[in-house]
Amino acid sequence: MTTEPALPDAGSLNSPEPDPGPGTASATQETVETAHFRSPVSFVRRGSRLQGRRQQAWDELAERFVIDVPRAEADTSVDPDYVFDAAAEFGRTAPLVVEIGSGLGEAVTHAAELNPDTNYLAVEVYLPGLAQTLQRIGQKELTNVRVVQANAPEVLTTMLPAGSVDEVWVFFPDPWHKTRHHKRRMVKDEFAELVARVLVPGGIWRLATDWSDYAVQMREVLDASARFVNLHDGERAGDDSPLTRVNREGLENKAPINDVDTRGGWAPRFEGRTLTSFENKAHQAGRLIFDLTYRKA
Ligand SMILES: C[S@@+](CC[C@H](N)C(=O)[O-])C[C@H]1O[C@@H](n2cnc3c(N)ncnc32)[C@H](O)[C@@H]1O
Repeated sequence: MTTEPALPDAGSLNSPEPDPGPGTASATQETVETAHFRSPVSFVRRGSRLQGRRQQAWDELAERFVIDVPRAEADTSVDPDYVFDAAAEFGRTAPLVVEIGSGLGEAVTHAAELNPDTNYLAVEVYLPGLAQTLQRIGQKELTNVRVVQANAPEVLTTMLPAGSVDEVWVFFPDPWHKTRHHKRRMVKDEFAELVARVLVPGGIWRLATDWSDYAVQMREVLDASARFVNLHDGERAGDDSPLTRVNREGLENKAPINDVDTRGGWAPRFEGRTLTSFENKAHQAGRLIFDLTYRKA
């Protein structure tokens, strides 16, 4: 694609599913694993050049809204000595919501507009997504959003002070479908520890995915963690479970099986999340959305 889309969509994130199925091009993909957080997470090195309105938004708004972090070894890494000072960056003290993998900034800017008394930090490695977020910040004339181009685990390990975040959001993280790539998924035991580190006592972690096996992985990781309590434990089980529906109806290109999800634990759709491009794309493909909401114990 040589021109910028008039309206952002999931496709403009270049590669919404980093490990495409057989027969699709993957030669240009390069995963990045930082020494700082080598095993738990890697991400696809997506395009980083800006054009047109995104470049313009960057030029006009980056100085005010982009957190200029000192780097360690890569351009998405964070110097471990750097600590984010929310009060100084926002010029006020307010509840802080951190969205990890904010993509085009749809969810974070929508929420920021509706909740001017809350501070929002968007964490994303994909530069054009951050530029698009800046565009939205400018269009909506928001003052309560900051963005940072950084590898999320590093942000959670050292950049954010412990106990400083009221909510963490992880919406539609890269699914890494292939079994041998599951280790690259963001939501896993080590990552849960990092989220617990930054949350205030009683802080909330909201997650959503449109892939049932990743949803099950999220539920397993968080239910097994002593740091989190499922706010919807046992809810939406059996016939009411989206997992039961995926199994029975053979969604996600699976063969139908009569496997009932007796455990449940799925949250209602988070009302504070606007319909993002990724969620919309999932609907169009006939996939179901799994929401999970946990409180730090
Ligand atoms: C599938 S997209 C979803 C975007 C957005 N949450 C939404 O719902 O539209 C996943 C996003 O996570 C970002 N991401 C992946 N790994 C990351 C990491 N280690 N640190 C920060 N962002 C990451 C990707 O660049 C991508 O924009």
